[in-house]
Amino acid sequence: MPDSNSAPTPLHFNAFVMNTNSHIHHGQWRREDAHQTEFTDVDTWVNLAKILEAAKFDAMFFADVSGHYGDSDADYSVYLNEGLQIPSNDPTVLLGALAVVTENIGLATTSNVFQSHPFQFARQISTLDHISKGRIAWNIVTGMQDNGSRNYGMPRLTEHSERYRWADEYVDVTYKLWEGSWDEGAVINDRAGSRYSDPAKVHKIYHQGERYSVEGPHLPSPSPQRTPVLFQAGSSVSGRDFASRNAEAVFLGAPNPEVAKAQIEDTRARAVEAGRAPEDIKFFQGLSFIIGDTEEEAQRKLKEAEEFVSLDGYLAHAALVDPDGRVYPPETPLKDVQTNTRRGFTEWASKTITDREPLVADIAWRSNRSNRIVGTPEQIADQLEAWQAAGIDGVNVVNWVIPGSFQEFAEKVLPVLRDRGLAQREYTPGTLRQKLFGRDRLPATHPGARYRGAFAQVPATV
Ligand SMILES: Cc1cc2nc3c(=O)[nH]c(=O)nc-3n(C[C@H](O)[C@H](O)[C@H](O)COP(=O)(O)O)c2cc1C
Repeated sequence: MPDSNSAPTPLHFNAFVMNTNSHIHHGQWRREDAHQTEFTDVDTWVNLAKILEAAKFDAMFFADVSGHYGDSDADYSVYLNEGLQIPSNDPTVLLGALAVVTENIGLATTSNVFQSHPFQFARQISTLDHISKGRIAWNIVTGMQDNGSRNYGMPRLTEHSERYRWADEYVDVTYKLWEGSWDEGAVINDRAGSRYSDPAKVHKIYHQGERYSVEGPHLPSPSPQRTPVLFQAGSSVSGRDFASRNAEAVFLGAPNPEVAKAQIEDTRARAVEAGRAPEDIKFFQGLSFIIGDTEEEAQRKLKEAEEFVSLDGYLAHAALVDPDGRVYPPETPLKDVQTNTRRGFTEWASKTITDREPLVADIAWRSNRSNRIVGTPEQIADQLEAWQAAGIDGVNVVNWVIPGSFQEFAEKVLPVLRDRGLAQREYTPGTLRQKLFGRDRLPATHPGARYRGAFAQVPATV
């Protein structure tokens, strides 16, 4: 949190991506310079990782889903036509490849608490943290789609507060495995003494909870960070409460700096109540950029990008589809739409559009325009200063095309930000947590830290 008398604090920058064709800005994949169409080719990601690392981005942040959007029983062809998050490949697997072609950039994956057993997930993350030498982050999500839940044997998406209770137990199991199962110095690698690990320092965790029973010990030895850097993106009261206790970084999709400020202040106040320090959580706002050397050029590029907008894509992503799963025609009056997601849209439209009937198309354009900054690098830097003044610590840069959106941001905006002291010039050596917080491990005030030494009374010889 900068104060007016001190030198500016550099913002952090993550590249927000997904291992799919159409992630956020739907329709742009049809542009000639769009290489997200080649997302199944690992070279697309290797090439992007190298561009981002050369530009000193803090992390590559992969979103993910567990199923398709919309009603599970309805037609889902719109998602296939749009390439909208289906087909999509597993980001966690991809991080293994990216870890070996990079040295500094953080690698964040999204994993839903119902998509894998916490014992297996904790092992995968520890393995990746070893491979990457401590650069892994986990975006903890609880699921958004009925179809995703059905893919894992449930009839529908679990009820909201129950999803967060589930997440509470899930992270608890992983903290026990990452933080408590292996003491420091447990690996001795003593060739002469013929002892690889010290049995007195490796413990079973005997977790018994509502959903999981995990004996342990954790199979991997401690990785450089032990627990990966923890991201979370919920904005509801339960979401903020979960974040205030567990997250080290929160991903915001706030519509403007004022809303971001309120959300940041609320989450930080909750964190303090939970015994943590306000600066233990960093806030990243999602923003996309249209950059021109002049305002005219920026406006021209905006027009070009808008020509490729798929209204169907934005509407399908927002679940503005009829009961059969078909996207409403854009000129449909919003009042004629029947969907359980309509209420929020109607409220927004009645406040924003007062001179005519709000249409379904207005919602698609709202999604396209929200969190979008159009201008010269200097104008963009001015706006980022305003976001920083609202309390954000970093930006998740949302792309239009891969790798062009990131390349342009690196070439045009980052130099201006560096001149203003608002972007880092070099990486801090070490793990991702070291780079972001100046420490390799969770701080003592984090709930995961309470498991350090907690199982010491459980030696291997039981
Ligand atoms: C900016 C942003 C990015 C998100 N990315 C993902 C994602 O990649 N995968 C996912 O399953 N959920 C994602 N979510 C959904 C959240 O994890 C959460 O389920 C959703 O915001 C509803 O939670 P809430 O009711 O606490 O606000 C994202 C949410 C936001 C705001």
